[in-house]
Amino acid sequence: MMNKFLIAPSILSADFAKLGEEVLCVISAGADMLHFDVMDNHYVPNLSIGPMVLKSLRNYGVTVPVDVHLMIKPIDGLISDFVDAGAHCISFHPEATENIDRSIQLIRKHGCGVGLVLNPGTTLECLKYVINKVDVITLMSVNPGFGGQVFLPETLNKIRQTRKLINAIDDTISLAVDGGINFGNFNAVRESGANIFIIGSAIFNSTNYHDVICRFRSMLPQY
Ligand SMILES: O=C(CO)[C@H](O)[C@H](O)COP(=O)(O)O
Repeated sequence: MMNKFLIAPSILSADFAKLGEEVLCVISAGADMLHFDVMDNHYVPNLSIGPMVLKSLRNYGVTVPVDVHLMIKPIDGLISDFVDAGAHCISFHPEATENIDRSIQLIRKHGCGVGLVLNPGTTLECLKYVINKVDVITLMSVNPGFGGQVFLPETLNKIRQTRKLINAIDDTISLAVDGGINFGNFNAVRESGANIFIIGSAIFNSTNYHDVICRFRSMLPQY
């Protein structure tokens, strides 16, 4: 059976001046997990946050699962730091490592969930020999680096293809979609086969996180 539907706010769009407060607020508003965007101004043209910030959030009382989205290159040297800081899952881009399988093993060795993130221009071919070794596949529906971009509609077809691939191999693998999700495209993303919705600006740019999350949730079949 397909995995549960989960709403994962991307904290990139939160107010970093009061991040702990923002995160607790979005959790009490109904978020299932957090999406923690890590950028290095090398793999992507933006700079964000690292393991110390995740550790501070854990110390502040954040207990929900955190998917650390590494938009950095290389990745292997920071994996243990993110695990120690409290990552639940570490997701990386195949282009950001010399050896995808070794990076997967390294994350696993630390007892952490593993995710692969595919850019809009990355083909599904890279999943071929590793799909059964990951917990989550995230499809970027914008080019990584910034929140608030417009959803690329060609992603819908890629979601459908990835869902087919997952169902043929192991339907316990989650399929996440990241970038530009809003009330206008949420149903299409869900109907195409996603079960994790990574949403930044549509939540954090609103004045009432609870109302926004409830409205997204009301569009899911079991609610
Ligand atoms: O990884 C990201 C950008 O690289 C963000 O998670 C993503 O863009 C979500 O933000 P928004 O919903 O505002 O598009």
